[in-house]
Amino acid sequence: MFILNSHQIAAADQATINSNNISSIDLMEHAAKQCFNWLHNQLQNQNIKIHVFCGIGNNGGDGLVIARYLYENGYNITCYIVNFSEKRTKEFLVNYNRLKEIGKWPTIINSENDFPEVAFEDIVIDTIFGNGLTRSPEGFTKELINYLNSIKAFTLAIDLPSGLFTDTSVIDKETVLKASHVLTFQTPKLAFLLPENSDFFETWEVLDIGLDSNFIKSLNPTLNYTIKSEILQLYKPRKKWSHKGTFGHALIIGGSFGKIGAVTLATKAALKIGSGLVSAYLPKCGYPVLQIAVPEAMVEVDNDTSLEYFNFKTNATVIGIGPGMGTVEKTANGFERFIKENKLPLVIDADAINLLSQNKSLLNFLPKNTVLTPHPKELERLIGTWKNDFERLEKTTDFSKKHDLIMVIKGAHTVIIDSTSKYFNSTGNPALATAGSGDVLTGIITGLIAQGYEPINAAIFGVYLHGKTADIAISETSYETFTASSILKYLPNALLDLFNKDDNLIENNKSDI
Ligand SMILES: NC(=O)C1=CN([C@@H]2O[C@H](COP(=O)(O)OP(=O)(O)OC[C@H]3O[C@@H](n4cnc5c(N)ncnc54)[C@H](OP(=O)(O)O)[C@@H]3O)[C@@H](O)[C@H]2O)[C@@H](O)CC1
Ligand SMILES: [K+]
Repeated sequence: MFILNSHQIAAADQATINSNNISSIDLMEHAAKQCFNWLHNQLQNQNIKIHVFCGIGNNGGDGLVIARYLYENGYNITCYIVNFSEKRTKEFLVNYNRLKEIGKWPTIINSENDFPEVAFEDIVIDTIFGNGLTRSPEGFTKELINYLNSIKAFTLAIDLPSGLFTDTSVIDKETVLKASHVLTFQTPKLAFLLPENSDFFETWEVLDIGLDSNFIKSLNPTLNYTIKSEILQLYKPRKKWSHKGTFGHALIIGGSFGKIGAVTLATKAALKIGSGLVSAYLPKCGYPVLQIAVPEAMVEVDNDTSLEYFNFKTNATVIGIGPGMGTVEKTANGFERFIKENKLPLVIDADAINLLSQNKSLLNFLPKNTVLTPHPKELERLIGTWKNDFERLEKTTDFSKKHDLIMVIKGAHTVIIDSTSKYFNSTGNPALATAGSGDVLTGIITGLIAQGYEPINAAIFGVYLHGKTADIAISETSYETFTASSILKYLPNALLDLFNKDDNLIENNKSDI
């Protein structure tokens, strides 16, 4: 699913109005009605005090429509206009009049003296600013945002939490109205996917308001939020006459004394995701451990307690390197020789990334489309610091372009970046923040490339499945007791889930205008 920036959204609104012969008033009516339906469905006519705060743009227009439906359905509501400017939009004015026509005059807020009493038990609907925010809110609008934040009532933000920019960093954290839930229109917003904004909302969901999908496609958006239906298209079904050779040979290189578990987990994962053959190359001290833990794998060994020679004989399709490898000098030297000679596709993780950071000239020897899977600290060592999460994305894209690499930036919404696009993952939860989780991911991606998945698809698919294991498991385990081995345990469920038609909220909110 595409993620559009604020200009693209405005263009898509306009294109839909032009091509679908729908007026902007009707488009707003339709979008805001969906928000009302959502709320009505939750509240079922309960007598809870609702405060709708409207700005003077089209986000405020949405608020006026929602307020009208709430009045008409007998809810206990008050509607306010946050009068920060005289520049009302046409759609705002039309809906302002429609509210007056039913005898409901909104209360105008011109200063702090006009702030209403709001209680913790009440509901706040935030339609002050949406996609048209151009600068940080100031003056009494900022004060109102702070006042409402201090109450901590359930706050439903429409399109965006007011004060949150769609595509740029928030400068003053005191100017964002914190949302309990966001109903956002048509596409997820980049701002929702970045950790720096995590304080500004708890949950969000997308309402499909029927913007022109052909037009959106024609914009060639470079940002994506990958959902199940797209992942399913990446899946490669197995043919009846295939044999284990058809599914490649993954070689996992890593391990050092005390960190044999990392390479073991990665090896297991490559096998479990379906690589036809799997070999591991590790220090001698890990030999019995690996053979016992993964009898299906073949094993070759290096020096006693850490890797040094990198002289394996395995004829692999792809190599996953780094888990538990350590960065001692003899390993660093052997790694340098290996990288300079290697021609096979690579997945590089953990200490192997740290060794690249120490010796950046090696980046020039990596095969095109090598996959790197850094966590934020490893990324920083590689590309330097960043001012905010938006800049981090741009710097990573530049790095990816410069070296022809695929970057998998691990986090709450892991993002896969190549020279042209960014793919944000939609699965996973904090259960995955556990030792060995990254090693398993490395094994999964390596195992998928072994089976013939393009490296970019292997990264997108692998990250999705990895996250999905935790989403499925969490109803049976807890965040705390979920371990890296649980990822392997639930991998079959994650794969099978692709074929279940279930309740993906994002996909189910289809509209029919
Ligand atoms: N048909 C459609 O298009 C549909 C649109 N929809 C809805 O429209 C929303 C976008 O509407 P919008 O473009 O009117 O922007 P919105 O966020 O309401 O307000 C911007 C106003 O605030 C002003 N302003 C900005 N920053 C400011 C600041 N810090 N302090 C003070 N003023 C500031 C800015 O003017 P400026 O001063 O920047 O020139 C402008 O006057 C979108 O989020 C969705 O909810 C849906 O109904 C679906 C159909
Ligand atoms: K809003």
